[in-house]
Amino acid sequence: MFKLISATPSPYARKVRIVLAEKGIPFELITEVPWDNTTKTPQHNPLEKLPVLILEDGSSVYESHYILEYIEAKFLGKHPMLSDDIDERLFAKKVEVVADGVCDAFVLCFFEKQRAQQSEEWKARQMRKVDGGFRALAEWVGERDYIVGDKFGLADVATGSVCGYFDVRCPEYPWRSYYPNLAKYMDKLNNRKSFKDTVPVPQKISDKIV
Ligand SMILES: N[C@@H](CCC(=O)N[C@@H](CS(=O)(=O)O)C(=O)NCC(=O)O)C(=O)O
Repeated sequence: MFKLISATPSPYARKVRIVLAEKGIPFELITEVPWDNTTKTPQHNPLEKLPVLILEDGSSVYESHYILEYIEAKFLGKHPMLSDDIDERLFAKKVEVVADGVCDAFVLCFFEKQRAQQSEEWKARQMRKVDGGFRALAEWVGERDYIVGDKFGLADVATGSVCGYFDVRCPEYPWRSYYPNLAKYMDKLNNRKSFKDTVPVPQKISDKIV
């Protein structure tokens, strides 16, 4: 059986958890705090990051967008997350780039706020990326139920993960009031079992990180 190293707040790991659930692929969830020295990620990923998908032979797949590409390739036909149309497939991956990028920018800003001497310029730069990313996602969602091909897929997994992440990790960021269409879209996604079963939860980091 696959094992997935995950963390309770991780929007990247949540994408993988959602897709494995949607495809009905069983796996053992290993929940960690990747920032603490207790983490097992270095044993499976030279970049020491989660999510990590550990295969039955003990080898590992890491970087969430690559894990999803791996799963899609190996479990072809099992509730595909990508369209048969090449342009729709490529667009879905572009949406994932922006959704992941919003998370990346937020994480950089989050740790900057842990520093004694914080750079206002650096924080402003990262929040511009968050603002721009949410704007793009809201435009792509429009008034649709699903972003690509009117069918639940990768773009919805990625967009839903970043929106759910901000709901929990940055509830003060007003994306829902900025983009009521995105809020409506997210409320519908939240009714899916794969979303209900993977709602992010904050974690306590024990080690000194910055
Ligand atoms: N681009 C990576 C990002 C993964 C990532 O940053 N994971 C964090 C945890 S979380 O932000 O997803 O909760 C991590 O392992 N950080 C530890 C480290 O960077 O040393 C992906 O998509 O998988």
